[in-house]
Amino acid sequence: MSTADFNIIMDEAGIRRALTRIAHEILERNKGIDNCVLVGIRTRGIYIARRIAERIQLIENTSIQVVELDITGYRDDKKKEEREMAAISEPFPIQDTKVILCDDVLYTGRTIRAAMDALMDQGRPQMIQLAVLADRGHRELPIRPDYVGKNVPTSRTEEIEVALTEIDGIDEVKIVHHRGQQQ
Ligand SMILES: O=P(O)(O)OC[C@H]1O[C@H](OP(=O)(O)OP(=O)(O)O)[C@H](O)[C@@H]1O
Ligand SMILES: O=c1cc[nH]c(=O)[nH]1
Repeated sequence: MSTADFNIIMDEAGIRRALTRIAHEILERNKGIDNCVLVGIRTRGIYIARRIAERIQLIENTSIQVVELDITGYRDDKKKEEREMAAISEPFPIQDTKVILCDDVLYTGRTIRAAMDALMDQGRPQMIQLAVLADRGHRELPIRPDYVGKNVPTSRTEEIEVALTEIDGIDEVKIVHHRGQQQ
């Protein structure tokens, strides 16, 4: 039998501060947001991208396009011939655009790899950057984020659960410890 307990590692204020910092870092790194598009990965990456866009609007008084990307049918655990097209919510001129991928958790890196593959099937972005709310380590691919809300050292038996008000009714990040699991 296995049991689980958890610790809250980011609360509403912690998430707010981290996303505000990331918005500033994006503006600084890119010297503004010319030719930049935020691409939020479904599910919670979409809300991370929207929140970063709101902050950029407040800081810079400029709007940045937010695009939603659903790569559930495109993951590398599916056979190539079974892969579905990744769904992009709206077209954008990918050629010569700086794409800033946004997600809630970065773990093995396979979701991000699928997102990059999906985007590069559509064109050749000038650059792809990556923003995540929590990086829990355990990468299986050579992928590293450019903007990180919080680095969270974890064991494989732990899990990071991100809750966002828009869909979960609360803002918090939890580390869930699964006891009695083999790893
Ligand atoms: O680096 P990886 O090992 O790919 O893991 C990270 C992904 O896992 C979670 O998505 P999940 O597949 O649970 O879907 P969800 O966003 O709809 O919850 C999370 O939102 C990231 O997208
Ligand atoms: O711990 C994890 C791993 C992948 N995706 C999550 O949301 N949490």
